[in-house]
Amino acid sequence: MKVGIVGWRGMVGSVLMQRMQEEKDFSFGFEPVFFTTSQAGQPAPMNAGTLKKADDIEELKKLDIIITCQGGDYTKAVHPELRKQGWQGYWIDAASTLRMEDNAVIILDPVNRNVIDAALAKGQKDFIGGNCTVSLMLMGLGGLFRAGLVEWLTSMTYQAASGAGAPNMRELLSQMGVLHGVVAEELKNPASAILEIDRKVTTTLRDGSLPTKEFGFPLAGSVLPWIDREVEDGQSREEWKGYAETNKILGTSSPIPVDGICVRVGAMRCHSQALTIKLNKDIPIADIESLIKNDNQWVKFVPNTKAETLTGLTPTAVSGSLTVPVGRVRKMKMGPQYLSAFTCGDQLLWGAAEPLRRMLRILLEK
Ligand SMILES: NC(=O)C1=CN([C@@H]2O[C@H](COP(=O)(O)OP(=O)(O)OC[C@H]3O[C@@H](n4cnc5c(N)ncnc54)[C@H](OP(=O)(O)O)[C@@H]3O)[C@@H](O)[C@H]2O)C=CC1
Ligand SMILES: N[C@@H](CC(=O)OP(=O)(O)O)C(=O)O
Repeated sequence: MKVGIVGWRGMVGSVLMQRMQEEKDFSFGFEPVFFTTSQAGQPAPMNAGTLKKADDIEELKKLDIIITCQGGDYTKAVHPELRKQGWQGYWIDAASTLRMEDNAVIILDPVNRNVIDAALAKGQKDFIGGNCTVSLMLMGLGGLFRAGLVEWLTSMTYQAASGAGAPNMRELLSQMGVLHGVVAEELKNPASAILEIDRKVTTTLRDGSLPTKEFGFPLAGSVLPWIDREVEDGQSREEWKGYAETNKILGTSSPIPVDGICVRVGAMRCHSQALTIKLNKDIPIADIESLIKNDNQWVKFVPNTKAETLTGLTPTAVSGSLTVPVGRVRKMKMGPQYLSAFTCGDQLLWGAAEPLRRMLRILLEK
């Protein structure tokens, strides 16, 4: 079995490589072949010879499986050409390009292994990682969906800089640095006037002195309530994915309404979401808790206390781990069928790399 790995040195690709090494995926009896768009001929990782050109269709055609984190432009350029030339291998991809194609499956196996297995049995070959916000929401709340209890759901997100890419993470930190710099002297003096500090910070946020090449606007000291491009009905594309991808992942025959507002905040690599869920019946909170906590081995139920919430249900607590905590679970004042919840997850792990490496394992174990 030959497996081509494309995009392995990018941010998502590096997390994928790290996870594959941790889980000893490379000892699974396949030959890895590494590709690049810019460094062909240089040594490949894992002592796997040299890097091959990522647009070399003849080389790609020799592979049984291609796993790519190279991005949507690469997918658009290479995938149709490979298929046109009759390539029958499996394509595993982090980019959104193919997600909604009829013959593509959105992969999140702890939630939709049944959908994946049915697709494999039908001979489908394109397996695409889901949007990070959607995947993280379903890893946390999958138990309620699978029990058929969700009538509708709204999600208000707090999305990390990493979702926009590595340069954006750097820009966020640079912005923080500039803001600190303009008031560093005042901060040393506990007696300095807070309104003067605030005035200087606000002036700096507005006067164009922050680096904004990546985000276009200040994110440090602010929030950006629009992610990705505009689609129809006043939705952003990130918000559109909530409904489209959730229903495709679950394979619902009657779509569940999912909508909300997606917001970029100054977190590094964890997306958080505040959820309002309309249940289709009134069931006891203890049953709800048990459905959430017993859904998969990564979900962690956080009791609804201030101490446990602030200790365990934050990007600070979750970053770099596969655990998906869910907390703030309670019935809302609107009535017994209205549930609140808050969840948080590492956007580069379950939100990007982990479903891909698990799909590779499913194929290798087949
Ligand atoms: N960022 C995210 O959170 C998510 C991203 N995705 C998808 O994954 C794709 C890749 O995203 P991401 O990993 O953030 O993209 P990156 O920009 O980090 O990496 C993409 C490619 O850029 C090239 N590159 C150029 N300079 C460098 C450098 N200095 N260090 C590392 N790589 C470099 C590499 O290709 P080469 O070796 O060929 O030069 C690399 O594979 C996205 O386009 C998106 O489709 C999906 C879900 C979440
Ligand atoms: N759009 C997401 C990241 C991402 O890459 O999503 P998608 O895989 O759906 O393009 C964010 O900005 O947080």
